Amino acid sequence: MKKFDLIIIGAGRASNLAVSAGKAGKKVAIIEKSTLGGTCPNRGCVPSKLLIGYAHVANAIKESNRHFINSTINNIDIEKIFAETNEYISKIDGRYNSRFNENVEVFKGTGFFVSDNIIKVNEQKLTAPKIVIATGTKPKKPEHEKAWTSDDIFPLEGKIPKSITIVGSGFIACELAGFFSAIGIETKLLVRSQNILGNEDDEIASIFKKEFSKKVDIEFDTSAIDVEYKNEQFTMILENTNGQKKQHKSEALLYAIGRESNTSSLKLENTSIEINERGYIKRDIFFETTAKGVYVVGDAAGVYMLQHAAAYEVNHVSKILLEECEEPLHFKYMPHAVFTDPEIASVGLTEQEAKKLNIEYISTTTNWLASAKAMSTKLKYPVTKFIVNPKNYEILGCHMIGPESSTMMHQVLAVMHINNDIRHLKEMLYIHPAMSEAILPAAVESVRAIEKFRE
Ligand SMILES: Cc1cc2nc3c(=O)[nH]c(=O)nc-3n(C[C@H](O)[C@H](O)[C@H](O)COP(=O)(O)OP(=O)(O)OC[C@H]3O[C@@H](n4cnc5c(N)ncnc54)[C@H](O)[C@@H]3O)c2cc1C
Ligand SMILES: NC(=O)c1ccc[n+]([C@@H]2O[C@H](COP(=O)([O-])OP(=O)(O)OC[C@H]3O[C@@H](n4cnc5c(N)ncnc54)[C@H](O)[C@@H]3O)[C@@H](O)[C@H]2O)c1
Repeated sequence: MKKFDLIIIGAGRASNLAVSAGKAGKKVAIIEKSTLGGTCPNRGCVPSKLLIGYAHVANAIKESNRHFINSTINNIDIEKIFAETNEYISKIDGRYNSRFNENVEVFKGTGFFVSDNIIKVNEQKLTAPKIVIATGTKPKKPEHEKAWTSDDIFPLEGKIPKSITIVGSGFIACELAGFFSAIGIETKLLVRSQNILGNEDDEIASIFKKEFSKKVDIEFDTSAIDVEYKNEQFTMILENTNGQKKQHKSEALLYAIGRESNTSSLKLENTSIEINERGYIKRDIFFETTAKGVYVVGDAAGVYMLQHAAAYEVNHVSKILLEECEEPLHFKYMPHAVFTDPEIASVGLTEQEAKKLNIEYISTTTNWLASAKAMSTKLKYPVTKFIVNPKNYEILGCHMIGPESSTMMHQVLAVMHINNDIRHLKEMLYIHPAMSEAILPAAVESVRAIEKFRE
């Protein structure tokens, strides 16, 4: 049996822990069944956002008429787009491997538990007083064996389809449908209800639905009830909630219907590690599972499913394991963005959540048109919505829709992180007329509403 100070199962965000533990002189085993780096750089955030760049340029050309510029796209070299993305992905494993020092041993294979502190990989047994599970999630299985998930397009091998049908209404479905449609691949998005990005604030989701529907062919209230794959083509029967049926064909069919726990390969039945009703590993506030010395971080814990959340957790578990930190990590506000066109960024409570919690709040929605830079985009829909506590000026939620919302949101996040009081956003100095100046009238309106409430 090989002995280590630390065993890590899953080399996604937890690779960072292997790097820092190795640097701290710990003997580390890191086990990975696929490519090092995990979902984010290989088949998640990074390649999907590289694609968004192409969509952005294509959309700008298509919409140039808004600025009285008449232009057409002559050609989009789709082969090159995917070749470049695939090339980026092909270098990830080596890049991550080169970050580990001589104290880190990489085991390529599926790791599983023999007992609480013994792991088996490739017929070898390993043990350590500390074990970190960071095995992420996997896409929910498509309803047809020939259909893709996002994993099948990163890298995209073989023929690039001329048409694609995407099933789902969450982050992945919307980001990918936006990309495929923008670069000229005939795209249809199937949404089984009237809700798209249904976890966003209702007001923001409704603006999104209206604007996104102008760019992507979306069938709401519709499901593919019968799917056949023949002659390199899918033939589907689409049925809507009124019972109306029609035939639809496309070369590719991609399901983006959520992700699920990846724990089945871990053989947790050999341990005292417990899972919750959703199949994710249970943990305490220090990320320790029900087995002493075994920790779980990132998507494997099933809480946020975001790379920045996983990275934040890995950074903290590294403090717990390497620096004897005794503080738990409190996420009061976990932001996210949806990198579609229109782009959405969000942090904290949505208005529907605030209502459900029955808490006292004030909500204001302000457009961006006071900023000349925002005005120059000639887009009318961008807004910032603040949900605040009228008693103490705390920002409970902020939601934006508009270009670079994800960047704009960081200004709000900084205030929430340091001293959460919306008055800071009203009183701070803004560069005129930067896009982020659009936050000033939104903050002024929110503070005014609070003061009126307190009169
Ligand atoms: C298409 C897509 C786009 C995304 N875009 C964004 C985005 O824009 N922003 C954002 O914040 N998040 C995004 N995400 C989510 C983000 O990728 C994940 O939240 C993040 O990668 C989680 O990191 P992790 O380390 O917890 O898990 P992962 O990165 O999934 O790493 C887990 C690793 O464990 C390995 N593994 C699993 N079981 C075993 C085993 N038994 N033995 C050995 N190895 C094992 C897996 O092969 C994998 O490499 C996206 C995800 C997808 C799919
Ligand atoms: N920008 C980002 O931060 C980003 C981008 C992509 C993915 N992610 C992460 O990856 C996770 C997974 O993304 P996702 O989009 O697959 O999941 P999701 O959970 O966000 O959305 C899945 C959607 O599919 C719908 N759905 C489920 N079953 C269906 C069915 N049988 N037919 C039709 N629709 C069905 C659901 O109603 C839901 O709206 C997200 O939770 C997110 O955290 C983040």
